[in-house]
Amino acid sequence: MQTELLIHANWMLPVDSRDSTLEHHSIAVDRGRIAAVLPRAEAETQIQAAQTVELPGHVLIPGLVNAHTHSPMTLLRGLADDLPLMTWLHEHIWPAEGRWVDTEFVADGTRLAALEMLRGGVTCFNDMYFYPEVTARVAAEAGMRVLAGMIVVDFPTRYAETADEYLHRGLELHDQYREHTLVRPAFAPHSPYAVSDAPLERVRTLADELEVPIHIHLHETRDEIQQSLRDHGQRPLARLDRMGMLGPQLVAIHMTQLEDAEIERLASTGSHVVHCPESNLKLASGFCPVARLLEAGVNVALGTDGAASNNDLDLLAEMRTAALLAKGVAGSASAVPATAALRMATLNGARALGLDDEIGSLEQGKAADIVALDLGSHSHQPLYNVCSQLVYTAASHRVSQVWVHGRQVIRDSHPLTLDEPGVIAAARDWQQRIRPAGESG
Ligand SMILES: CSC[C@H]1O[C@@H](n2cnc3c(O)ncnc32)[C@H](O)[C@@H]1O
Ligand SMILES: [Zn+2]
Repeated sequence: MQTELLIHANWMLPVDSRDSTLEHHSIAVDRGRIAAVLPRAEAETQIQAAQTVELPGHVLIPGLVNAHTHSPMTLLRGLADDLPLMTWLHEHIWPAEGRWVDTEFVADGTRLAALEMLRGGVTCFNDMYFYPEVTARVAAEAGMRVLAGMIVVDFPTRYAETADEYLHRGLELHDQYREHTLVRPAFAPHSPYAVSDAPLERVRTLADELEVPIHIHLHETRDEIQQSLRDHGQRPLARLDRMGMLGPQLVAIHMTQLEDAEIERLASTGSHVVHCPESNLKLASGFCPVARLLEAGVNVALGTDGAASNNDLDLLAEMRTAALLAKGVAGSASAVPATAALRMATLNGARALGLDDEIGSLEQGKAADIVALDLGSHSHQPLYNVCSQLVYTAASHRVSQVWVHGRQVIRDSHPLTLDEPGVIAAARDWQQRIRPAGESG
């Protein structure tokens, strides 16, 4: 077989049905797709490749899927820390966004986010922010896969005035990207507390028609539940259920407040949950009952949330936090083992975003979104269990090579599609504008 690329590595975690760890295997890549996964000895006799990459001491994993973020918010990283959600949003973040967010902010912030995510092995992200057409363009230029959120909120911003205008702009984005390899549109109404019934119902109808996911913050805090009971006489999930929004298209972000019947309802409708443990911890929002959700059969993916509440976009670190936190929350050391955490950060993310036929595992026919991490250093010795090393020990600076749809975007830990010094300079420039040096927070 002739292929464009052949990658040899010591280990591979393909995220298959058996949670296998493959030793001395190779991946053949052709026209953006995985042409074969096979033992190295067979690859050497069967594959003629235009390019061969040798990765001794490395593990290959599927590209990580950040299933919830606000990529341009990298430019607000550290602007307001150690606050609860509503104080953080109302007194700091929304005023800053009102003043600074424009197309240039979104372009520079998305570039900074793409750099951080690619360097950390994230190849696909699900985004919710103003000017999603800019995020889509910049992500595609960086060679990243993105679900660009067609956002809706009740309040006017520079981006759009009314719910109709938000939807109109979103639908233009949908038309622009309907055939793109790397960009997919998704609806992204902010939350049940920031979007009223009529636009939510419109989103539900359009999402059915266009067959795209609905990505929404949901049950993030106890206050959100109390406010919904006061304003609507229902918990937010029940309100969405009344509007027919539960189902395989629903991607519910956070879900820290859940009753048993709600877990059952999420499972029976095939709704997805995205767990953002570090953001939930930092804002003291609550604990998502991940082990109970998984046990009930709910698909649970992982997200970082934005860099203003996390304060990074490091999905490897998020995997570790998710695995550790789940044990504390469930009171069981066997809750969310390393294999489950890796699955949440890859295949479960792909499934939540409707991309599991395309990405999320290293299998023949899927897109070649592949990440290599170097496990040769002192901190990875001795190496009894590769998945354990990846989840409990590895840090993002161990990511050495990244391919997205067969295109190499990180080589020997250096970005190939982004001008790193330029991206950093732009971020420093924004800092000077937003809070000049010498001014305190
Ligand atoms: C409509 S664009 C997205 C909007 O969401 C805000 N945001 C960022 N993180 C969170 C969070 O954890 N909960 C609720 N809202 C969040 C962001 O600042 C944008 O305004
Ligand atoms: Zn969020």
